[in-house]
Amino acid sequence: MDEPDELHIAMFPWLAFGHIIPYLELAKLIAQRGHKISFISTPRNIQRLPSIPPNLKPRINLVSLALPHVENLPNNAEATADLPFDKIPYLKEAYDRLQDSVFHFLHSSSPDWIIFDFAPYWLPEIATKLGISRVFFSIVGAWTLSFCGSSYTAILNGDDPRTEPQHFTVPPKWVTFPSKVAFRIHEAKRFLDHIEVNSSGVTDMFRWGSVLAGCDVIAARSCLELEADFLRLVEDLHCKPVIPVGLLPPSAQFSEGGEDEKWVTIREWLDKQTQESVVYIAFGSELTMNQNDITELALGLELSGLPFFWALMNRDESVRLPDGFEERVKGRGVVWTSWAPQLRIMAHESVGGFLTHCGYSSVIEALSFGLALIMLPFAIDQGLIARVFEGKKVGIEVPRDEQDGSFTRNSVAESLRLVVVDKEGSAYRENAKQQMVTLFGDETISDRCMDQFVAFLRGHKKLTSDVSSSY
Ligand SMILES: O=c1ccn([C@@H]2O[C@H](COP(=O)(O)OP(=O)(O)O[C@H]3O[C@H](CO)[C@@H](O)[C@H](O)[C@H]3O)[C@@H](O)[C@H]2O)c(=O)[nH]1
Repeated sequence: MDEPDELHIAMFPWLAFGHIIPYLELAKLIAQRGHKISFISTPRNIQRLPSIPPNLKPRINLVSLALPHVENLPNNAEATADLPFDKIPYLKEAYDRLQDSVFHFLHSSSPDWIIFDFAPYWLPEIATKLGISRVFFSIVGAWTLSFCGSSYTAILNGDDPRTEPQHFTVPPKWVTFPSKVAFRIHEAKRFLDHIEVNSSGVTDMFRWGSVLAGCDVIAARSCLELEADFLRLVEDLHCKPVIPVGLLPPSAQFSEGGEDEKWVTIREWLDKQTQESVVYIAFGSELTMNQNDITELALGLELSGLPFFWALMNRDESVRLPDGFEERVKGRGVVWTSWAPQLRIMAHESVGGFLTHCGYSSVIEALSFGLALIMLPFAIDQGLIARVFEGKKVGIEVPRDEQDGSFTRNSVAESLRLVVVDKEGSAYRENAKQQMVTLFGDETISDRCMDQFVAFLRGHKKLTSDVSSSY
């Protein structure tokens, strides 16, 4: 049967830039292959999107749906970065109220496919009603996916992880699959917040479970070179095709505008530092650290003696840097308290290591520049990501107490020095550069993944019962 050349694909990411940015990268790669995208988000997020290359603009239609008002959600808050962590459930409530607008848009525009995120548990049903084929695009790796759906099933079956958090392994204990990827006890305890019903009325686990069950195909931000075994496992666990679409590193050139004042200030400071000497520290767009963590981290940076650039978007006003810290590190370290141009900083030749919370985007970005990692995971999937990349020997985790997750200034300083300057740590630096070549060295992996994904979308359009294994 002949397929028309051009597909129309709607995309609907969760309202977090850690999601919106990889979704937009995926949109660009699909558009580059001649297909039309309707990229759905809210007005303020659409305004804040990284720029789209002029040749792709005609193929990417930005669909702006006004975010319904929800009590307790601050005005103008349209993304997780606009909110403290504890207010995010209100954003989910508002997002769920987009249901009618999304239905009307899909009904009137009749795309061939809808690509959705973990949050809209109600969307698979709408798409089915409208006869639109469904992709769940996971911005996290397959190791996290193999945990999410199955732990949700376990909870439904009455397995209470609160009593046995050490059983939160990946994959769960009843699946025979050799793996060292597991939550630490303190992480499992923290993860349990996601199985509590929040003010949005459902749990995050329910959201993940619903979209995994309600899609025709799972697209994962991943590639066989990174985790072929976990990709196959997810396919087995969910009994549906799993297609790796590549790692989708954003391009620094298009993501962060021109020579703005902010970047010039940062660049001038970086230009004065020695090659590969600076530690870049950033903890993504959502994390709010407590006083103890900030204190130990700051004093650890001070003790390390290394030059550093710390992007500290700590939105809790009551949390302070230690007395006299900024004075003592003046000249050697910068504390930057607003959104930092992360890609440009990472790309600078004076940066020699990255202290990260292990958000998946940040880790992918760092490896695309060959930066070794000092890993300090806090929540959600971050511990799993740290275990996977420690396994690949591109850096180390800062040691934490297994039960309460605390860490010390000394462990921060020692980890930093080992990964960034010590002779014994040179293998981490070399391995990180090697991973850069393996995963990002040429276009082959990304092109292969995208060609296979787009071929799948073309071949299975409106044939939702006919999907079978992708590899
Ligand atoms: O000052 C900043 C801070 C962040 N970023 C960018 O923001 C993104 C942050 O994404 P990520 O590293 O994934 O962190 P989070 O925002 O914390 O992401 C959430 O989503 C991730 C999936 O991408 C999960 O792995 C994390 O656990 C979850 O917290 C990256 O592209 C960064 O380049 C900046 O450009 N400037």
